[in-house]
Amino acid sequence: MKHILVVDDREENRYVLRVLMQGHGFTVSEAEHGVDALEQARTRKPDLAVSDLLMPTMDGYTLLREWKADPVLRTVPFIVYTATYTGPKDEKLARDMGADAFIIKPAEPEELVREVQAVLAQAVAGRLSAHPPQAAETVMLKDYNAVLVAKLEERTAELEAHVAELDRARHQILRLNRLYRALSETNQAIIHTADPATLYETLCRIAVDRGGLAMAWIGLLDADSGALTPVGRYGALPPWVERLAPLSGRGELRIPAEIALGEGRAYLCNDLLADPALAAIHDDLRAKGLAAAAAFPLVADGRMLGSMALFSGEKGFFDFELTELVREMADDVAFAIDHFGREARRRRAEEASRLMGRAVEASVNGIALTDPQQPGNPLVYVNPAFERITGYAAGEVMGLDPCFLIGADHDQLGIGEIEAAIAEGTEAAVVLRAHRKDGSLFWSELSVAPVRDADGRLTHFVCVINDVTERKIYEETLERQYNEDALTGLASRNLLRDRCGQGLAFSRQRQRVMALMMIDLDHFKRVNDSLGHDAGDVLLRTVAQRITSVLRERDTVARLGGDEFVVLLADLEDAGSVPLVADKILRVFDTPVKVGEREIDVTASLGISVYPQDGEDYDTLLRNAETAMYGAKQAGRNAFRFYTADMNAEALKKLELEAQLRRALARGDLVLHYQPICEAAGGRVVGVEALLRCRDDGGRLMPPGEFIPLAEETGLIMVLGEWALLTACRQACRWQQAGWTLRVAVNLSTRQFRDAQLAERVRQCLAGSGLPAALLKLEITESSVMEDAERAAQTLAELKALGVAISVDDFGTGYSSLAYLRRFPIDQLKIDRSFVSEVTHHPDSASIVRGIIDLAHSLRLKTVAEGVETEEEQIFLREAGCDLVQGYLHARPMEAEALERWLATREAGGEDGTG
Ligand SMILES: Nc1nc2c(ncn2[C@@H]2O[C@@H]3COP(=O)(O)O[C@H]4[C@@H](O)[C@H](n5cnc6c(=O)[nH]c(N)nc65)O[C@@H]4COP(=O)(O)O[C@H]3[C@H]2O)c(=O)[nH]1
Repeated sequence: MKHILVVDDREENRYVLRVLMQGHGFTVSEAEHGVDALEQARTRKPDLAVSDLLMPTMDGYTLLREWKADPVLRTVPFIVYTATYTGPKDEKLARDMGADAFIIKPAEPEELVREVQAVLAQAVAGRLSAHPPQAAETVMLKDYNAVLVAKLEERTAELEAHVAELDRARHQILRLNRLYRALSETNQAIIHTADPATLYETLCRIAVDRGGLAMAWIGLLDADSGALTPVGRYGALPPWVERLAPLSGRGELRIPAEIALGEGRAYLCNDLLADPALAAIHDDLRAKGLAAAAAFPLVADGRMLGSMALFSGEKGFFDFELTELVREMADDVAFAIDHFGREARRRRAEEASRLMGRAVEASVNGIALTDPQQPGNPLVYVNPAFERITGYAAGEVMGLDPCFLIGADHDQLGIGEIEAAIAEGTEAAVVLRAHRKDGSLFWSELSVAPVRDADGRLTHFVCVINDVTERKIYEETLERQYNEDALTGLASRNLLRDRCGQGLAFSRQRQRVMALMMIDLDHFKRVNDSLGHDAGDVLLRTVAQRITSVLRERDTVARLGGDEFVVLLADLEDAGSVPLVADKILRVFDTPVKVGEREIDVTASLGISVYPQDGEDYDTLLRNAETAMYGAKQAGRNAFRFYTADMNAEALKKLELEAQLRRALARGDLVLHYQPICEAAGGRVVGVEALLRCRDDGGRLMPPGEFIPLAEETGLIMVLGEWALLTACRQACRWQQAGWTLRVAVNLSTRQFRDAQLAERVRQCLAGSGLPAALLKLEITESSVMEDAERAAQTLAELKALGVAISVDDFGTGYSSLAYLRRFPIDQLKIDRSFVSEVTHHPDSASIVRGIIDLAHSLRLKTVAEGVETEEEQIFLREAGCDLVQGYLHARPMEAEALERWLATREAGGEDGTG
């Protein structure tokens, strides 16, 4: 049995070879190195040596050299089996030194066995070289040394690398230890620090001081703005840590913390200067010596709270284990932040509940809690305001059903609503009459709302009461103001409209009749103007009382403003009784109204419209009642009229005429015609009368009789009259300048004559036109003058003072008080055309005309006869002593230019062209 010596410093290698060789029928002995091998071989010579090369004490090359130099052993074959020296040079050296085979580890077992058997076979056959070639001895030694040196260097490098590895490992352990300590201190700090700001700073300090990091900072995310706000920082802080908030939240992610937050996962970089994503902060990182970083989003319950970033001055600092540790640290920090959030929320909730309690105590509203689980839903809490409002102390009302405040006053609208809310556990708000402890009534605005526990179970009702008595009084006042006419206490326009609406609905349903009466006081304005507003008010109040007194309770009497009253008679069977009521109303004016010391005669005009025939709605009925009222006025006042469709047509016509007048006024389509006034004896033209014409839309000249009465009624006459006055003055002035001295007579309407500013307006016209006052004559009708003689005297005096002449027009048609006539500063009486046209064939008229002329002369007044159409009339007038005449006999009224031509012709043909 062949014996093999296996030489290898590694036991496992020896074991593998031994098992293999024994398995193939060899005996095996083992040596750990060359010295051991030589010793064993010299003691017991083996048949073959299989040796490693790299071994302690004596390596394989040395062993080989000794082996082949040994006279006994040199014939024993030697196989080199190496894992270290495997290059061709190594093999060549081994073979030069006498190795019989060179096998590289690990070889396939069969190959190894085959090689062993081959070498043994060659040895048996004596084909192995017994000696190494001597000539190559020195070269071989040189090569051997070179291989050894190379191996040594390699080995040294390996060892150095190994040492460095060990060093790194030690360093790593140091870092890990530090970070473990930091983590433990972090947890301690989290447990023991109550103030979040201090904690965040402490955590950063621990990470840097204990964890061996260069910088650490924590930023919290503002949920609203999305900005990252630094709350803790420590170490070599770059400027962007503090500038962060405004930079963050939007746009590019420029720093590790933002990247971690933005991407929702850890950011890890062991060479920050190599990360192009951080290019913007590379300078800062370099300046602060920050080389590696780990940043983590701080997350709790899936909510992103902020970010924590840790920086190291060492590149490659964050290996797997360290990263896991700092991640744990970040988790702890997130926990702490979340905890603080919860704690803050808990404290806020506590504070809110405390505040709520204080607010309830301090509320100006009365607040009470009731317990619906107990029978009667008794009061279990009332606040001080409740005590103040009701006058009851808390102790007196605890346990009572809050209904005690209502007392016996159960018949109130809101009570049902409150009871329903309590029964159903819902909310309600009503205004109720309630009673204080002293029995006094107050209006309580009461709102009731259910209070439920976390499980939705009804536990209490909260009742808020508010004393709204003052507001209620104010509302009532407002309502009264809305519904009531302040002066008379009658219904207002609003209330009338409401009542009429109700009346109409009722009448429609039950086929009943309804009447609306409009009452307008005749000449009320004069009372107001002459006696003052106070007197006017007394008059209106008295009239209101009198009308109300003759009507039934359910009729509505309203004042629409001014002197307009409206009576609403609702629910009538038919219109048969309406005239009776109208008459009753007119009769209340039979007795004069006493205003102070004076007794004033008042009359009224009353217009009636009836539902359904005169209108189906309030506005139509009111309009038609008004039309009927105007009808009554025109019919001579102090009367009533039912509305008729004709009235409406009349009213429409008037409206159209009024519109036309206004249009003509705007267009400048007013014209003055002038009619000469001549001396009765001799026919000399001494003046003209200005007579107004208006061109209608079709270009026709309307005579004043068509539009003056309406202009008078609507007040338009003021404008027309003023225009006529100024135009006539200007024209007379031009004639004067042209050599015709003509006194121009201008008509003044009743309304103009009543105007307190009349004298001033006349003065302005004279001044504006440059006409001497002596060339202006104002014609005022007899009825205007006598309407209010006192006032007339004053107005006439003012006009006279200006230097104008005054003529009383239409004289003889009305009733003139001679006493007044004597006192009035007038210049002439104008004898109305109706008498003149009859003088030649009506003895009465002739007598009247003579009488007027005599009267005038006795008062030193001149007379003018108008409407003189015939020579006979003129002769009569001349003989009767009439001073001036005017009529178609001389000329019709004509435009200014025509008059000028007329004058020129007349001058050319002699003064008295008419004879
Ligand atoms: N049948 C007949 N009629 C004659 C004769 N001579 C003159 N008349 C007419 O008699 C009216 C005289 O004017 P009045 O009495 O002041 O009556 C005037 C006057 O009261 C009023 N009126 C005219 N212009 C104005 C004005 O500017 N202001 C005001 N307030 N009223 C004016 O209109 C009334 C009617 O004026 P007119 O239609 O121009 O009618 C004029 C005139 O054309 C005649 O021989 N025979």
